[in-house]
Amino acid sequence: MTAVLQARGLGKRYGRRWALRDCTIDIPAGHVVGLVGPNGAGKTTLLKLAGGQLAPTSGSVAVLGGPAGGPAQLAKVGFVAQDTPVYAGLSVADHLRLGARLNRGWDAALARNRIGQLGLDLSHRAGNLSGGQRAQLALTLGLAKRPELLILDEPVASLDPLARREFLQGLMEAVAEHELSVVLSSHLVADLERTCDYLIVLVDSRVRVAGQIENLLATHHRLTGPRRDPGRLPADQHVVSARHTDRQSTFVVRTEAPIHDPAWTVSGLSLEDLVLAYMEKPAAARPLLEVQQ
Ligand SMILES: Nc1ncnc2c1ncn2[C@@H]1O[C@H](COP(=O)(O)OP(=O)(O)OP(=O)(O)O)[C@@H](O)[C@H]1O
Repeated sequence: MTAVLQARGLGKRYGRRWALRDCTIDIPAGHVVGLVGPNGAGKTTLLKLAGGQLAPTSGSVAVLGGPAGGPAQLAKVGFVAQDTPVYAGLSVADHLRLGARLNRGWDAALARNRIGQLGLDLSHRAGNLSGGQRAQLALTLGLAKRPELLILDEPVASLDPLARREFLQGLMEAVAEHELSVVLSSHLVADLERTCDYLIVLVDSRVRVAGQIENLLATHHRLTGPRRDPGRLPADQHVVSARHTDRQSTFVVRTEAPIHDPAWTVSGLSLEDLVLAYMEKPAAARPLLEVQQ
């Protein structure tokens, strides 16, 4: 199956600073991918590289089987930028007309129906809409393009919890209805938990982990027990994070194998635990693991 997003040694540098480096990922079609990481981690940079709005400094990025930013790719990729920008002086109807003019595959019925379901007045100026309504308008424009891949950069960051939920529900309905892959970035793991089935964690401009959430949760465990040096863990237990008190150690490890050591209390992780473990400073005794699935 063609990867919706394939990066090979992808990097982007601004001046001397790398915003993204050594990014190698393969995301199969049909997923809703959550891209998570702290401020400045490189999320927007990765999304803009995928959307063809930035050129790589190193490596390559392909979307839907062709180089990102090529004419065929631009026609098949929808991009909803950070803060879901719309034109404040234009009406909702103007936005739909603009969308129709700019996109060959424009689905006018989808756009009209969605605006109707949202209860938006076509004559309203976008500048007078609430944050949630503006986000919904931007999502409608993205969906009516009928993209194969929809990229959303922190689409719900500025919305209240109800508007956030409605936005993500609308997105999930669209995913269920149309054959659509989605990559969205967010700081809020709870939003990703409800929406995504694939996760990428970016920290300090590097991909720390990427994979299907179900597999990631099945292969990551928290071990708690008497204090132990991480170097004394079996080689197949890759240490993601380690914390110690005088007497006790707590590790988050990734392993495919069962854990039999009776010294450990073994528990599973929530998605938030997993993300936070990868955001901590890497455990010193082992090289950092990058999971690609
Ligand atoms: N046009 C630019 N010129 C110089 N530096 C930039 C530019 N765009 C981004 N950067 C830097 O690159 C790094 C990654 O930025 P990016 O916006 O990709 O991070 P992010 O994870 O999306 O952050 P946030 O969550 O705050 O939106 C940051 O250090 C940022 O300051």
